Amino acid sequence: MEPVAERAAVCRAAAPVPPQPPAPEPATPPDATRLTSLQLLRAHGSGPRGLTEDEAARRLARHGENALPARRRITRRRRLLHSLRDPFTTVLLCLGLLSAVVAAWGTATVICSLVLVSCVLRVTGEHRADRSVGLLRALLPTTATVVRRADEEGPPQAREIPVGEVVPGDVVRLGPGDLVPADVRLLRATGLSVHQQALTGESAPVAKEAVQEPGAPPPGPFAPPHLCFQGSSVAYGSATALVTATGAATRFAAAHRAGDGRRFTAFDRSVHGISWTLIRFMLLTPPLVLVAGAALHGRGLETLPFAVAVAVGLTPEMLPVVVTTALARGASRLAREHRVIVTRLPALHDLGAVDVLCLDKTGTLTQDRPVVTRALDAEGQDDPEVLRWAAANAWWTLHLADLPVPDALDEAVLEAAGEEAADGPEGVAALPFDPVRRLSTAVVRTPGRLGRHTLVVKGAVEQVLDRCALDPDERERLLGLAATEAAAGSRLLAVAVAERDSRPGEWTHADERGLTFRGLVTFGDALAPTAADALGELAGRGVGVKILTGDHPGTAAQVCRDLGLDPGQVLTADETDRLTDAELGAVARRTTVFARCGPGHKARIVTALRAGGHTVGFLGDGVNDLPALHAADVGLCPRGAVDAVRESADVVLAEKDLAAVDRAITAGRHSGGNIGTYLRITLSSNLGNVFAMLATALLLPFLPMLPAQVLVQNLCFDAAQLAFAYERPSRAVLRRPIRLRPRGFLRFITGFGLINAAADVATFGVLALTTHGTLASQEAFHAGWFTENLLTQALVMVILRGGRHAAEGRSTGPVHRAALGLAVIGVLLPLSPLGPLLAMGTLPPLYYALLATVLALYAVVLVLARRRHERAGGAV
Ligand SMILES: Nc1ncnc2c1ncn2[C@@H]1O[C@H](COP(=O)(O)OP(=O)(O)OP(=O)(O)O)[C@@H](O)[C@H]1O
Repeated sequence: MEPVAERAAVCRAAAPVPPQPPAPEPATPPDATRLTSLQLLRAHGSGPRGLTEDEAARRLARHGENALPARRRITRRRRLLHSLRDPFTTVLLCLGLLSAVVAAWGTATVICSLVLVSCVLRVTGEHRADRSVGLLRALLPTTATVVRRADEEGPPQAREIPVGEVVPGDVVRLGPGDLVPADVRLLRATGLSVHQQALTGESAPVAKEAVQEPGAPPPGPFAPPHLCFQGSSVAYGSATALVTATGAATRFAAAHRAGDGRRFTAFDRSVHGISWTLIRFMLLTPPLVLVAGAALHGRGLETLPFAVAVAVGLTPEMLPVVVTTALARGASRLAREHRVIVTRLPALHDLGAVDVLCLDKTGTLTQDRPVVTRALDAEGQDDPEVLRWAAANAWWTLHLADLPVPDALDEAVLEAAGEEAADGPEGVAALPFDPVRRLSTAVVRTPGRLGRHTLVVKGAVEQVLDRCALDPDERERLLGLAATEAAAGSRLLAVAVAERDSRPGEWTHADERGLTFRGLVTFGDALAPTAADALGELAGRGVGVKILTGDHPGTAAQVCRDLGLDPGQVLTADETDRLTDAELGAVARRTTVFARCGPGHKARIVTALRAGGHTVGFLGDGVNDLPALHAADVGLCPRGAVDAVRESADVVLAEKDLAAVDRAITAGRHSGGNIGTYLRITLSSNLGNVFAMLATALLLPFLPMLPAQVLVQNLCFDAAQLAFAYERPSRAVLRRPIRLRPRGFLRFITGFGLINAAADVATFGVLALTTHGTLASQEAFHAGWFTENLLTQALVMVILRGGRHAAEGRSTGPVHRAALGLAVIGVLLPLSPLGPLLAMGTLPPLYYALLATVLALYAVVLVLARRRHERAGGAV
């Protein structure tokens, strides 16, 4: 790759451009939409030869760093405001306010403290997690190619610099897959299309062109065809452009604030579903308690603090903290142990939920080091001339279209052609490779024929044949020849030529017709060494793999067979085009290989799979993978992917290695499993307590627990639950995708909540037996119930932690230790000096003996219910 890339750089740097004296920078930004290119260059104190390094340094000091949208930091204040907008926090604050209105100052203070502690823990946790994601992202520097000069007299040199150092007035070069580093005005462009999805929501690439003297701009801030904006990326083509605005001055920064563009992920979907059901419960609880208290015991508003405390008892206040901690720990372990970088924390949870993984073929299943194996003519006979035409196309599309580096197939062609590539006919125009058209075209001077030009077209067989003058039988024969070569697993390029009169105007796609088919170049690409094992591992973990490739169906199917993956019936993109979205969803579910996919097809297939209820991961590295990467629940790419892909990916792997994907999925299940277990255990015991408190509030002539006691108990629960963020889940959890399905989840918490409530009610019986209805006995009752609540909670944590397979893991983990702590507090707090302060009395020894029996029974029922739940296929 090196020599060709270098030659290309030299070729660009040596382009003769008249010197331009720099003008001072303007005080107000010049109008990039209306000024002519020359006026705009002058207004920015720049020229086509770019800025000098000194001037660029001065401008950097003046304008500051050019931070990319995804890398802009969220301030602590913003984060705090965001955490206050969390639905649980809002409900808690409302309950606190309600308590303050009825002058229940104790309850109000405890609620506010709870909110404060959870917000502070959350903000600190998120800030720390974000900082470490930021540090990890810094390992993935994004660069831009700028044209600068060492001094006024020096020649312009194209060089890569970190995107953050780009300044207004810089001249930048753009190629496929590049991020548009700032807001720019195009000075020159060849076949340029950009993805503007982050700016406009439009998923199809938008064509852009250089306009020297623009007229009235079309409506919409991102519509002018001669302007490109930070936040977009190059889909195809190339350009040279002038930077008009950087950092906070870009249109994207003006239109969006950092963090606003977050996707609604699988994780958000499940947590939102559960949260809103709980919130409904919480809002229902206080009026229920009040009405029941009034109807049965003639109580008035004095019951309100208790009612509020019961509602608070339902809240998983530590949810955001447990989520952030579990995810941050998982992400840092992945980075440390496997050099996998998670750039958006919730993506780790989504990774654990992935049940379909879509992959491209090249570089994932194969090594992406294609080597030319043959060049054959239309009869299937070896013909070196075909390779020479392919090399002329590769050489001139690379040089005339300002492409920074050749793609792997072009590189292999140039490698095989050797010196002949540079010594071939002189090029006059080029239309670079476009993954949608799957073609590239170069126009060269016809050797030995003055005034004649030859169009050299190479690309996918079907696309090239469509542009050849052929009768249908001959076309079928040639397709058959290509299919035979592809069936051996070879990648293919078809080559066709046409001679035309030379002419001054531009060459366009419309010229690619009436061609003469010259032959095929075939390539071998060795299988990736870890792919076969990793495919087996993924299948064993319940992840269905789908191959979405732009390649020939025969090539893709053979590669799958070589790796032991049954390709089944291969579906081509043309066939998917004839299906409705619903039909595609059904077909996609049972199809393994999709061939001849363009960027839009890949995205459509991913979307159809998601609409069918799957959580979809997509692994890709090319600019043609970008729309699919956006469409997936989790986008993965290797570190060597083009900048635009790397900037959008949620997970960046050290290598494009399926084994690394498998490890990342395991880490996702680890974190997701802990979050799920936390939610199931916390909510089932909280719900159980609420059921029991409601029932006893109706039965007893006094409150079963005082508000302060409920809140202290809640605090103890919350502290113990933090252990789930640090737990190592059982191996069973890692064997299948982790998904919190709201319906199954609610069934779990209601079922286990009722068992918990039954244990509570049994304890009331014990308490009624051992205490005798006096005020002292009320205090004993409170103490007894407090002890029982904490002990049942500890039991639930241990028994439901990892289900039947927990025994495979360690017997004493953080959850066991936290449960032990909870049990000790449950027994000792009422007996300590804090007991009387919280209005808890002493209990007779008989109570403890009977409580032990209730707890033993509770444990047996829990184990039986857990087994039943597991047999029914539920997660624990
Ligand atoms: N530089 C090129 N010039 C002309 N045609 C090309 C070039 N590169 C690829 N093609 C053609 O386009 C087809 C699709 O290639 P492309 O690289 O877009 O596939 P892809 O989706 O990236 O493949 P994969 O999924 O295997 O990574 C190839 O089969 C080939 O025929």
